[in-house]
Amino acid sequence: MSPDTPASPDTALCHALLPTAGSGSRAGTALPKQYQPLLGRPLVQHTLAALRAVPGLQRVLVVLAPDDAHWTDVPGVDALRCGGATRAESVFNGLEALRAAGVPDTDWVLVHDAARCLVTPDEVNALIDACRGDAVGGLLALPLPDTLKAEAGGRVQQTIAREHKWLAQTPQMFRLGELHAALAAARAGGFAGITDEASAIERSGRQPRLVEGRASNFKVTYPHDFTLAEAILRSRS
Ligand SMILES: Nc1ccn([C@@H]2O[C@H](COP(=O)(O)OP(=O)(O)OP(=O)(O)O)[C@@H](O)[C@H]2O)c(=O)n1
Ligand SMILES: C[C@](O)(CO)[C@H](O)COP(=O)(O)O
Repeated sequence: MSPDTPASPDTALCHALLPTAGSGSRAGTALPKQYQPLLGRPLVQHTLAALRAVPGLQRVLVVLAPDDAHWTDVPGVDALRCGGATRAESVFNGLEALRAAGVPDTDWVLVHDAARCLVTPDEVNALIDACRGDAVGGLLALPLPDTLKAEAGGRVQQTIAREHKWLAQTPQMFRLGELHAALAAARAGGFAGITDEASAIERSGRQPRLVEGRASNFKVTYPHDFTLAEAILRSRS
């Protein structure tokens, strides 16, 4: 391509995939954590409200556990009961469903965590803007703010330089075909070591782009996270 030739615009569509089949065992709640009420609405409804407010998203697909007894349909959201035993398997099954529905492999998929209910539409837009022109895709992430220790037997083994270390968040945005192929390759090994979409893409030899997000986009994981999440939601409403 000559330097004068304008790059062709990326007209591929963006789809959101929300794996929601986890047990939330670390949350210590009677209900699965994605249904725990925050300001009177199930946690996952806050996540969905943020995703549905992103104009650039063509569709939102939720992947539920096959035996989920708590889900209630949400207008504009497709839900499939194809969740798996791990997050990676739930994502893989969701990607299979998108492909079976005829979504082209060149379209983008933004995979988010149901448990990251504080994501904002502008953070998702920033990811889309940064990744649309990227050959690989990328993820929201946070530069490590604290000193990092490696542990052995409950004691510090060493201090690890925090420069160039980031905490991976979601959404993570990749081409449907490339993410599907990367997860398919990891499937034979039971998705071992695949804790996010980027780790699957990295195994296929590529380097996802890091897009700086905000600390407020944390994953509700432990009991005290609900209090913090509710306080942040209240401060926004
Ligand atoms: N088999 C699984 C496991 C996790 N997830 C989803 O992956 C996201 C991130 O996982 P996390 O919330 O940390 O995992 P959980 O399994 O829900 O929680 P825990 O590890 O505490 O049991 C969540 O939206 C969760 O619903 C999923 O779809 N399928
Ligand atoms: C995808 C993720 O949220 C990125 O930080 C994280 O890896 C999910 O991990 P979990 O083991 O399912 O909590």
